Amino acid sequence: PALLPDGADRLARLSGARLPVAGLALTRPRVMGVVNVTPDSFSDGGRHGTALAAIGHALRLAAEGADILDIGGESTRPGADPVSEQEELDRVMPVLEGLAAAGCTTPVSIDTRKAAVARAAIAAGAQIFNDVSALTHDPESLAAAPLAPAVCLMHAQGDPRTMQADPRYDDVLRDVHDYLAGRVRAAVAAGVPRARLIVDPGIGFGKRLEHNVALMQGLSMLHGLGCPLLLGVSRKRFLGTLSGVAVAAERVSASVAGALHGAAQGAQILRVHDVAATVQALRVWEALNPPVADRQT
Ligand SMILES: Nc1nc2ncc(COP(=O)(O)OP(=O)(O)O)nc2c(=O)[nH]1
Repeated sequence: PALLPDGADRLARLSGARLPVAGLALTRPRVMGVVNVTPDSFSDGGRHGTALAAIGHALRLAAEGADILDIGGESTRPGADPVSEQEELDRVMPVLEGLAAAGCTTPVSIDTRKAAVARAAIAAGAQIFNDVSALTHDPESLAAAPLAPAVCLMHAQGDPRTMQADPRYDDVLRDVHDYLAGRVRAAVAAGVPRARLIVDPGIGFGKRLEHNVALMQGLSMLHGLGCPLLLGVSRKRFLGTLSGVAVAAERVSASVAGALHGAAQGAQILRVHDVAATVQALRVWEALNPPVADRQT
């Protein structure tokens, strides 16, 4: 794949690229807080299963410094069973409406594979259509995508129910890059301005340990796609394997380590469960790694 000159991530940051999401400048890593309104999410399923609990959790994450709140009503963990459209709407819409009623101004992302859920969420103010299937799961998603201020296209190999059975790649970094390049083309052809697109390697979505490690090590290559990069490693299984921490919710330090690695590779958005810990770590990281334009020469 055509790579930008070395230091592409710095160019991305130098450009002062902005998300159309409330004009969030991308000269520093932005934190996307995870709000799962599900009974079965892999690390916090049921913790915030009711609208009231999820709204409270979202407000807490915003207070801890989340730049974006990612609201999800369907677990996409390996082996997860699909959720009906109505059930997903019943889970997420009260949370979106409750946040608006609470006067929450933190931009909201809707984590869904369904066009109808995305449309309803966007109508209720969601600013990112975060689709782990990169607009492939629902035939209506390409038509809905132009309605979103921003769209995140994530790579996954297979469906959540079966994706971990036997993931295979010729060259995982190149394969993911080329897949995302194709999905960017498809989204642009469907009428989504390229400036509204975000890309994501989909850590843990149809990947073995070695695939996740290779993607993390080569992450900055994905800047060659010319879109902001979103990275979601928080609490995931590969971090548990590398750190030896079996319980997902206890992988906070491992998740922060993964987030800082992502920041060092120029990832512009970090999707995390543990916002306070990540924000604290990023404050130090940013102080030690000011954007190139600010560096004293
Ligand atoms: N863009 C993006 N979206 C995502 N949505 C869900 C999960 C899985 O994490 P979580 O939501 O905590 O688990 P579950 O899918 O079980 O709810 N990971 C990503 C990711 O890596 N990138």
